[in-house]
Amino acid sequence: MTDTDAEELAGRVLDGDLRLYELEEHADADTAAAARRLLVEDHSGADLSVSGDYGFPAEAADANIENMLGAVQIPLGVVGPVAIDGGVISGEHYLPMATTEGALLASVNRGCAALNTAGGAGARVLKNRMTRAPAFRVADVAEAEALSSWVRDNTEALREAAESTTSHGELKEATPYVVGNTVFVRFAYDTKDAMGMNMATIATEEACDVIEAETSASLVALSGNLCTDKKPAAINAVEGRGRTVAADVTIPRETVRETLKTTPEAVAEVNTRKNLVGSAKAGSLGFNAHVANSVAAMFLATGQDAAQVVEGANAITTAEVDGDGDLYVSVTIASLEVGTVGGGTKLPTQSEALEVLGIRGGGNPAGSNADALAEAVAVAALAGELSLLSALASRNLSSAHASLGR
Ligand SMILES: CC(C)(COP(=O)([O-])OP(=O)([O-])OC[C@H]1O[C@@H](n2cnc3c(N)ncnc32)[C@H](O)[C@@H]1OP(=O)([O-])[O-])[C@@H](O)C(=O)NCCC(=O)NCCSC(=O)C[C@@](C)(O)CC(=O)[O-]
Ligand SMILES: NC(=O)C1=CN([C@@H]2O[C@H](COP(=O)(O)OP(=O)(O)OC[C@H]3O[C@@H](n4cnc5c(N)ncnc54)[C@H](OP(=O)(O)O)[C@@H]3O)[C@@H](O)[C@H]2O)C=CC1
Repeated sequence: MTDTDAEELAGRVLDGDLRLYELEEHADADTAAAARRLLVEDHSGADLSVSGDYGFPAEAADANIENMLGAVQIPLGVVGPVAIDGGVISGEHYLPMATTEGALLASVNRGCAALNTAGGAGARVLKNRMTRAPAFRVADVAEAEALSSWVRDNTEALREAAESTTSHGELKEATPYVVGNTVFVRFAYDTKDAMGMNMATIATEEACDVIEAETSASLVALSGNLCTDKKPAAINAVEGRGRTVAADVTIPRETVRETLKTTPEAVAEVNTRKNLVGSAKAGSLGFNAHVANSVAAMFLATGQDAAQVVEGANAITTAEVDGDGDLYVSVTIASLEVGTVGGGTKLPTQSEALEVLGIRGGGNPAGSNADALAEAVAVAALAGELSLLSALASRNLSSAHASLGR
């Protein structure tokens, strides 16, 4: 790349000869990004030199962004190593997390220290279903009922059509929902190691063609919002979406006192009054303290779709004092949408973070790497819940953030 090339490209955009998004057709991806920086710097007066100082070939992000001009760099750290006894992932692992929130990694790291003194955290994936729910128009409720029956009776034909588009995806269910003269069909797939939104969308379109050919229904929208992607929704909290995953631990009373500076009783009370009663009063879907923090930090580190942190916050934290006076804590995330192939996972820094967990790319068997990632995220969330609930119980949330976060 030379500056002249970038300047020449920028000039052609200013002359109206090229559109901003056409530059890669006339130069390599790094030169195109440099030209955009020149244009935006010239237009805004901003200095984009740091945004332009990125450490991977722009071409590597070709499938991830349009109009690229550089890269945002988010600090990346690790917590742990933490011992995990998962259905898929086991042993001691560093957990990569990217964030700008000071005190977050300190908190999750403290939680990991507590988990380790208890022998580690248990974790299991309970369900695996990525969904896409198109909306169909029918004449009236009689036709709506007929379409619902047709879908139930012809799941095999829908499966055949959907699975013709993918060598990995498997259609598991197609569930009709009726609202007047609109019928939604919620298609649910096992997408193996892919988060699966592209895969499920492409497969569902093929199945929709069969429905339109065989019934009187008309497709109105391939996504009818009953999926539900990237919006808070009770259906995800109840039925799950992506991976439904849980992690738990029993922390010895002594560890609660020494590492978490509180008591099992105080943590259990904070959890009940804050995470359960407070969330109920607020009408929240998230009955937890800050599961979204661990989900977001691990999503950014490992190349997940950041908008799906919305669904990752659908979590319930429980805490109780057991018969020995020790503290049992669990976190169940209903709809954690994760993958180790596709999307942002193949970007260079993100795939390095997956490598830290030993789960870069497709697993053997297919789906096992995404399951392992889900379990690792659930353990990070459990550690974060333990530490924050303890900080609230011992009244040092604001002092921690005053010393570490500003
Ligand atoms: C900050 C601590 C951990 C101090 O806690 P502490 O107990 O005073 O720390 P300590 O110095 O005694 O160390 C205990 C352990 O914590 C870890 N640790 C300790 N310091 C560090 C550090 N600098 N970097 C990495 N790890 C650290 C480390 O594991 C250490 O063990 P060691 O290795 O020394 O044997 C604690 O006060 C804490 O966790 N506070 C809670 C902070 C928190 O959870 N913030 C999350 C964000 S809050 C938010 O975004 C959401 C919110 C709050 O609005 C949601 C809601 O409504 O609830
Ligand atoms: N289209 C949409 O509506 C939406 C798209 N997105 C975006 O979709 C992307 C994620 O979609 P996703 O489908 O996960 O990824 P990709 O579109 O990148 O597709 C992943 C593909 O990888 C192949 N593959 C190879 N090995 C495996 C394996 N072990 N397990 C599973 N698949 C494997 C599959 O091919 P094959 O199918 O041929 O077997 C699969 O379709 C993200 O970029 C996200 O931002 C997000 C929300 C909505």
